[in-house]
Amino acid sequence: MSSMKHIDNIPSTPGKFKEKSSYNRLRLHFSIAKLTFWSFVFLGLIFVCFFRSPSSSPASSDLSRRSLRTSSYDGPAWEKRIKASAKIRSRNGISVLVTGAAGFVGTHVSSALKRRGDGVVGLDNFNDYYDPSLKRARQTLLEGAGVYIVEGDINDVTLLKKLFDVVQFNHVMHLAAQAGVRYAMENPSSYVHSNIAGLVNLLEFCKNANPQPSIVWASSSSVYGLNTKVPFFESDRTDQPASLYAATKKAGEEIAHTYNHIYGLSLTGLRFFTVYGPWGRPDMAYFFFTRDILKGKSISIFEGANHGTVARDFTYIDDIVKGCLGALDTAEKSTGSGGKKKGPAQLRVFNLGNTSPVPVSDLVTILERLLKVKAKRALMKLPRNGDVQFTHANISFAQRELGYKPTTDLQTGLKKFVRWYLSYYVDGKKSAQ
Ligand SMILES: O=C(O)[C@H]1O[C@H](OP(=O)(O)OP(=O)(O)OC[C@H]2O[C@@H](n3ccc(=O)[nH]c3=O)[C@H](O)[C@@H]2O)[C@H](O)[C@@H](O)[C@H]1O
Repeated sequence: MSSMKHIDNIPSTPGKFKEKSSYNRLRLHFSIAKLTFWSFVFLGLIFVCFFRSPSSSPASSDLSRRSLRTSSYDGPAWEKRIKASAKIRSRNGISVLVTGAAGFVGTHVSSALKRRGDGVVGLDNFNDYYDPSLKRARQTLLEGAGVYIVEGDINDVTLLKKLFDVVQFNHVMHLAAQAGVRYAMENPSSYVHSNIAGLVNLLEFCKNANPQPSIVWASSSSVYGLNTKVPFFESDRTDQPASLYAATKKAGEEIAHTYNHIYGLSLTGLRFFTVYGPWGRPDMAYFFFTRDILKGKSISIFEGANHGTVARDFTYIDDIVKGCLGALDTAEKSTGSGGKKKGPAQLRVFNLGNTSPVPVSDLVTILERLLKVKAKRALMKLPRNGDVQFTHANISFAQRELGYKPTTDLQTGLKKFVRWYLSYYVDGKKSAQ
């Protein structure tokens, strides 16, 4: 009650202070002193938040937790490792910067490029969206193959500059992204940070490079969103995304158009369809179904309205890798330099799917057979958090232009995945989180 009175006594406009008594003047001085004090406190807080630790706002504190913001660049030893990793060993080899190299697709693409004699340098921020120890294990695998992964973020322009100062990459395979359709509701800013800001930062850097590299990057089947007409053709509408993840990938395609149009960057987007396989992502259904079936935990299998089938055009990692390499090999040079366009440049987008959708319940049946364990199935209505009911790629364009021809069916691919899973987690005694 008394504090209410106090609030009521404060004049509503500053002008009214002038007509008040000396007591009020004293109060005014006191208020100004207080105001000055709190302003300093406030400014101090702003300084701490924005200048010393840019990630301490609630939205981005999660980002800083999830990514290692210290870059590993430093000195001649660092440069030597990069140069060794970037060394081209075949006659027509290319030099490629692979972003997201410690990720699932990034690891496989990097090792395939290295195997055929290309120069490869990886870049990854090793965030903890999923178990970072799996990313470290992939890093060890790549190190054994002669691929060095620089630890840093695609938003770090100083790091990009240092990398391009050491190696004149003629290609960038941009796979660093915030993946996962359902997680987008939990941590939307991470999608903006990686898939929008990160992409723009990378393209800004590439457009200014001299020579500009050609860029191949990961889009997603999710851009087809709520489309019901199947199979999906590249020319189908992509303006009804069902998740923020899909929306950021769709935005990426539009951003790619802009950088191609204004700066002459050669850009190829690849719409991956639910990629699976050894060294895969633990946040994906086939992966955590395997873990939970082995643990005897029940798994939720989504179904559409009226018990409608939910299906995916699951695509095996080796097929995806061939598509990625085909895209790099057919990528034309960018036409600009130093931020100036000199002529039209290549702009492409391809579906990389398997052309053979499989119901999620069939995926579980295959896993049961391979694991020799019966799953505890719980049927659940498809949640409204980004999942779409059906995906199915038409791949004739990729077939014609990239020579892309998937050869692994789900049964064969899952067999390879399960063999890897058992050796990594069970024989290797790693804990599956
Ligand atoms: O193609 C893509 O561009 C995307 O592929 C992947 O997304 P999705 O196709 O949704 O894969 P994933 O989550 O493994 O669910 C597989 C199926 O299991 C169903 N599903 C899922 C979870 C569950 O508990 N139960 C279930 O039935 C679910 O409804 C779905 O039908 C990548 O994660 C994404 O990053 C992006 O790359």
